Amino acid sequence: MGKYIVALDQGTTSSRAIVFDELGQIVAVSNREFEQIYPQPGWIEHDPMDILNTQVEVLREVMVRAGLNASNLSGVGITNQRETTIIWDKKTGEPIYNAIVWQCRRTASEIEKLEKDGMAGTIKEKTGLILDPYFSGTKIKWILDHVPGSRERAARGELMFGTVDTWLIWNLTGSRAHVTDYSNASRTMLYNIHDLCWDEELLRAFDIPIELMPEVLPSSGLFGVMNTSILGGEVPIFGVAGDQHAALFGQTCFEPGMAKNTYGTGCFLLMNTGTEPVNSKNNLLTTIAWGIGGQVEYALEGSIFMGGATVQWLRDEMGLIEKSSDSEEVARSVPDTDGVVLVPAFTGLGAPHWDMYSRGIIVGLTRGAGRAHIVRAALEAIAYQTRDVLTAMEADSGIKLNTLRVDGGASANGFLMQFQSDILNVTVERPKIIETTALGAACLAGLAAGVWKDREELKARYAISAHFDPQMPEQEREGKYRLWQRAVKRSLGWAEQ
Ligand SMILES: Nc1ncnc2c1ncn2[C@@H]1O[C@H](COP(=O)(O)OP(=O)(O)O)[C@@H](O)[C@H]1O
Ligand SMILES: O=P(O)(O)OC[C@H](O)CO
Repeated sequence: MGKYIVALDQGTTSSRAIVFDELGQIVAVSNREFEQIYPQPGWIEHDPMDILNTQVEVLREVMVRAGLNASNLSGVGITNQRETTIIWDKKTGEPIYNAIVWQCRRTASEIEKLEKDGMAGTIKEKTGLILDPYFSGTKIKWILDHVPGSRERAARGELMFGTVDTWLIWNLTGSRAHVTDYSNASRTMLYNIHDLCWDEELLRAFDIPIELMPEVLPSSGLFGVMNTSILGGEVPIFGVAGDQHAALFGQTCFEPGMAKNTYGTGCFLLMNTGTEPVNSKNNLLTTIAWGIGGQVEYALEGSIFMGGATVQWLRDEMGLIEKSSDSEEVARSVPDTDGVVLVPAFTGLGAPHWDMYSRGIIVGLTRGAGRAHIVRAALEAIAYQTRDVLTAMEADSGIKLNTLRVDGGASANGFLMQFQSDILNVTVERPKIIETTALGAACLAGLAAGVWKDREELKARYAISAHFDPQMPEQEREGKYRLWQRAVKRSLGWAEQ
């Protein structure tokens, strides 16, 4: 057995594979974007075979780049976009429908029904989640309701449900392991985060046969062995966690009160709350951070649906920039947004608003408003949404953050990070490795494989490479934030008709 760990990071817009050495340093990276399918406004799907194929391609590619083979690896860690729902035939392995992506709003009416049936309290109590189409539960139900015969096939044990981790593991192990980890299970709306089991009452309420559900395992430990067909030799899968949980781990936020914000497709602010779940009074989620060595730890989460994806929208739909990174220079070319505010509620608003019917708006346009103002407003919106969430988190936890650890693709944007620090009045710290999602998965796998001894060893290696300290006068900060809050109000409920 070698000493290298490979992390598979299956994100919303791309599949990535990263090789880490025993010092936790990146040896090689491979990345591939894949198709986003929009069958109707507000609906988002992925082809599960695209997810699988791009992930296997980047895995093979990264091994070549690193000059390694299967025998050099101690193990594989998997981290993934969460909640995205896949159902497939156990015998043939064929998906019975496309993957319904976490951002997809198609189950809004199902959510309304559950609300009318008085399920919100029970769901919050048992799963820590808020009634919203975001989670897997109503997506599974939608597939079973719309693919003829599927509910009966599910009850006969002929079908399997999985979040993306489960789908990948099933395929990578040659159809041997139908498993997930605690963190991914806690995003389905069907898992009881206190009793640590699939909840029968919820499965009944959603009309989902338990036969569909995978076995839930600790996040660090053996999940299965990757087939020789993938890399020419068997490699154990030793770590699995949802991407935001993996990032919290990779940022070594091991103590209660430590928090990170990941700026990927969405933005996800998670705070470790230790072995006790904290019940949010401010519209945040209670979630399982990870389960390790017989112990589950919890986190509070604020989920923002549009983070870096807002920048992608500027690039792909609006054609205002050529590359995501151009947004920095364009934003800096003007001193402010000239009163323009962009609310990127393209798929509704997540925490703390939870309005599945809000939609994107640009307000405050005047004759002088131009491209640079809109680009700048898009970046600023990412920071304002983070403030909405951090305010709720501080109220829930009673902890005032002095520093916020950041990571993810858009955290490379210096303008955004400085504005974030200014608008929060908090120091922002960016670590040396911003691929903390992959690092977290590698750490979970490396602990189980014995490459690393314990969390202390991981903490000792963690290094910050950039600080952003607040510089904006209070009056300016609060004035800008009030404008944002007014704009959010105008975006609410738009698609309700
Ligand atoms: N320099 C940058 N400035 C702003 N946004 C960026 C920058 N670089 C990448 N992004 C955005 O970050 C996102 C990619 O981040 P990543 O962490 O890879 O996301 P995911 O894991 O969700 O696919 C994209 O939405 C992209 O538009
Ligand atoms: O693809 P990402 O990194 O934006 O993460 C997506 C989240 O896991 C969705 O809950």
